[in-house]
Amino acid sequence: MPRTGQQYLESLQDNRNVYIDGERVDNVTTHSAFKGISQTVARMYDVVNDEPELMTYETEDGTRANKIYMIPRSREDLESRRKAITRWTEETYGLVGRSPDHVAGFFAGFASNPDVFARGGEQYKENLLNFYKYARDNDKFLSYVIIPPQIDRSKTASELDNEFLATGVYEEREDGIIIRGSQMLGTSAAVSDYMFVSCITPLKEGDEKYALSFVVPMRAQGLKLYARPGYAMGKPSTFDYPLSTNFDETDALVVFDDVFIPWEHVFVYKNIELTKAQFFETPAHVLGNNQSQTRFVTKVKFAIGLAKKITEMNGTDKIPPVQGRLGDLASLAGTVEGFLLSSEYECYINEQGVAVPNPRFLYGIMGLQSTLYTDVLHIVRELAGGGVLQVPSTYKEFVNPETKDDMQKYIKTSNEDVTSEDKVKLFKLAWDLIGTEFGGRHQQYEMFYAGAPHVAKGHAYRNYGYQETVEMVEKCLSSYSIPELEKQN
Ligand SMILES: Cc1cc2nc3c(=O)[nH]c(=O)nc-3n(C[C@H](O)[C@H](O)[C@H](O)COP(=O)(O)OP(=O)(O)OC[C@H]3O[C@@H](n4cnc5c(N)ncnc54)[C@H](O)[C@@H]3O)c2cc1C
Repeated sequence: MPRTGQQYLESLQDNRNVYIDGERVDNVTTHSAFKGISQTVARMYDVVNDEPELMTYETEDGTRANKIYMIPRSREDLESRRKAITRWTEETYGLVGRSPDHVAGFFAGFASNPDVFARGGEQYKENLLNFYKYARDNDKFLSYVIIPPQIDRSKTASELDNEFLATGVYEEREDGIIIRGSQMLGTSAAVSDYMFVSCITPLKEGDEKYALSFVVPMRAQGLKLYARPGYAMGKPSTFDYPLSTNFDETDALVVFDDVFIPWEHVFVYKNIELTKAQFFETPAHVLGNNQSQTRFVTKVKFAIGLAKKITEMNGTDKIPPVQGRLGDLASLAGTVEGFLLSSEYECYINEQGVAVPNPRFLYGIMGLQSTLYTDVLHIVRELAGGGVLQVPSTYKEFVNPETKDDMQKYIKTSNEDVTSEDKVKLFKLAWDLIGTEFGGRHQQYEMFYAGAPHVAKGHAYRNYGYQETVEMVEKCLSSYSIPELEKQN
């Protein structure tokens, strides 16, 4: 059953080990770095309860669950899943990348082809299916860490100068395994229920002890998160930093200080081939990233809405070159949405009867994303001019009797209906998307969330399907030859 926001918030108070600013966090739901994001996620869960028709589905077992766990069987299922995910992004404006729907998509993909896991032993298939059903039926929030720490990218885990810098099996016991090491970055991990741990980067012979996939509850003993600076911390108000205070999902270095994982939570064990196969011989990678693209559509639309309102407020929207730049934004947004809808429309049904978004279009847009989002931000910056800085340091200048009249008099637009407060509010919102630490991190996120840009382009390369294009060129080439030869023929 889908759970309520309140149930979610209660589940986070489990004594997990999260460190920030040199201290252990007592309770993530009240700490200033994590309170905003936990409230946002709680709201998302409430939406599921408030709008069950849109947000839930009947599972294969006859239960009702959050649609994020759906295994799509038709184009209509994909559409219905997209609409539910889009509804969730309306709560976040596409600014929470690792909301619960992201990793849930991976698990729906895993569960749709559990035989891949059975190749390592029948028990791993059972473990995977049992956990999928548990997470689905209890509406669990899964985050993931699937990238080893950034130490020396020319080496794999076993070649690093310490055996347990990357996450590996330290000890095997009858009831489970002991995990030691670290993973690069867990987004949203601090406010999730379980973390999925694996390795999506290539491994080679000798790396077997790192070739794993398992889940771990965030409260597990020995599991530690070291969060980067919290962008919500120390902010004077939501008026001043509307996005940082609500949507900072936080990222954290993850350390496994001899964490016990029972066998039933292990899905791939010391198997290099299956560590890769779980992502790419099931639709997991495609379904997870289809969620990402659905979210990205909303985010780009939000950026465009900001640009449009800014130009209206500044009276520049009637100027043809400005309209041209808004047109550039429209083209970029249309490209992202068009790719998403094409991947859905051109989906195919795989051997397991799963509707898989067409990888040509899914990875096509992901290959462009690192530059496309940068282009979007650049145009918003260009259209905003210095207005994003012609704002008071905080809302307090609007309150202080000594300063408030100057605010009203000098920060304005030619539209009588727009107050100085309205103008500052809009420009502070824009700055939070394009200029603050929160905004900078989002640019980094879109460039790296699915791997470095060269990795995303590699997916686009492998999934385009060049045959039809090459055949077209060959047909053209064979339709003419050297004139002398043509005469002889
Ligand atoms: C905001 C954010 C959130 C993230 N959240 C998560 C998360 O929730 N879970 C998770 O598992 N991971 C997460 N990541 C990590 C992400 O998956 C990695 O950043 C990504 O896989 C790239 O690894 P890297 O950052 O070590 O970059 P590197 O692999 O070190 O690459 C950095 C740059 O080096 C160059 N380079 C490196 N190797 C090559 C090569 N072979 N060929 C050409 N150029 C190369 C490229 O210029 C590349 O852009 C997150 C990252 C960011 C930025």
